[in-house]
Amino acid sequence: MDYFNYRDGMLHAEDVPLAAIAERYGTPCYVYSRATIERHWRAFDAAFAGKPHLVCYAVKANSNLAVLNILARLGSGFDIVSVGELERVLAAGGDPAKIVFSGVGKREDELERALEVGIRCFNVEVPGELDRLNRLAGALGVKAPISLRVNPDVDALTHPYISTGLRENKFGVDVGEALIQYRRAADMPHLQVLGIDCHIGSQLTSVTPFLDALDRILLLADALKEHGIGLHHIDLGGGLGIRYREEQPPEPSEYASALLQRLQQTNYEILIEPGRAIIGNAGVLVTRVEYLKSNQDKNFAIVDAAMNDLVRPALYDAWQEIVPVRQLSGADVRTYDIVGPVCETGDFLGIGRELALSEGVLLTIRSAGAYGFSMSSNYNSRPRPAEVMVDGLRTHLIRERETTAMLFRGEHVLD
Ligand SMILES: Cc1ncc(COP(=O)(O)O)c(C=O)c1O
Ligand SMILES: N[C@@H](CCCC[NH3+])C(=O)O
Repeated sequence: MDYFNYRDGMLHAEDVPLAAIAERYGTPCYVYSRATIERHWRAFDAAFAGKPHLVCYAVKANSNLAVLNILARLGSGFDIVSVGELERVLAAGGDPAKIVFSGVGKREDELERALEVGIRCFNVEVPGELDRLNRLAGALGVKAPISLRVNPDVDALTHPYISTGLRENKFGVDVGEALIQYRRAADMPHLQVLGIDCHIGSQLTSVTPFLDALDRILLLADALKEHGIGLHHIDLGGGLGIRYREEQPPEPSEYASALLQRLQQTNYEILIEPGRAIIGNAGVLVTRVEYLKSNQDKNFAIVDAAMNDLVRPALYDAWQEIVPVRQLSGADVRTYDIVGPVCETGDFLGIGRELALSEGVLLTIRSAGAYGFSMSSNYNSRPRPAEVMVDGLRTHLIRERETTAMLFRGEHVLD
């Protein structure tokens, strides 16, 4: 459930009409709802109540400081994948002791910084990362807390580009090799084995793959126990999907109760790393129709947002709902391709949408809070859009629209 609804024919974010936001901040523009973010985070937190747990928001989904700060104030943990995300979480007031660090290729400087600030756990994905961490922790005179991210070889039944838990994927340590690596880790003087981790993919719409992965992990945890390696936590990663169109993903409560049933006889603390399920439907992208044009086969609506602002349709052929900011009754409905100004045929936001449009009207692309701004780029030297947070009746500019001058900051021509 989100807080983007029509009132008197006008789409609102909480209590603010999107047309007013477009007027004030220009388009394209990302708009988020604080109440929706809080509601979604709390749904996960409540779903695991009764068991020690930590909801570690996956920062890659949306790393705006205001978003991170809202979550930090709720007591959230964070799943990061780079030193850039680490610095963002710290700048937003996140607690380093609630940060887990995933990622398949962590550099030395990234590991060092995370050791320096004292994060909760490194989710180690490569055997060589154990040796690197042990050496760096020894040099700093600390112990590095670790989990191994295990690749359980489970099919997440999602888009192949965002499926991560199959043997053929680059992520994690093969489940068959994990025991050997855990024994190596347990023998290293500057590592502390804390837990086990897995993340099998994103936009999962069924609990079955999560349960299959958990079963494999629990078997491994038992085998580790037999070898004298006790674990404190199990990190089940993120990946719970959202409704973009007709998907019917489980609610956090259903997802949690299915997992908790399997965990009844255990005392592990449970960590989860949801990204999309918290922020995906808490954000929209508002764009304006610049031109309409038609030929014998097609009607095009050329809007001021493009694939550089929201790449998911181009990259995954993802479908996101596109609706008018002002509902018009009795207008001329046609089938449009909603396209951006970028010089790529793949620069579309929606294909074959039934809409009543005229030049200058505002459209909203829904479910754009996750992997929207965070995957945006300056392709075609386009300044990235503003981001706005709505909180009840108030709006806050949480990131300014880039200016063209910002586009070449830091560049130098030859003498
Ligand atoms: C390690 C890790 N954790 C968590 C997530 C968050 O995934 P989602 O946004 O699907 O919840 C991802 C991305 O899929 C990830 O790679
Ligand atoms: N960027 C992807 C999800 C990738 C998840 C990151 N591990 C999307 O928009 O659906």
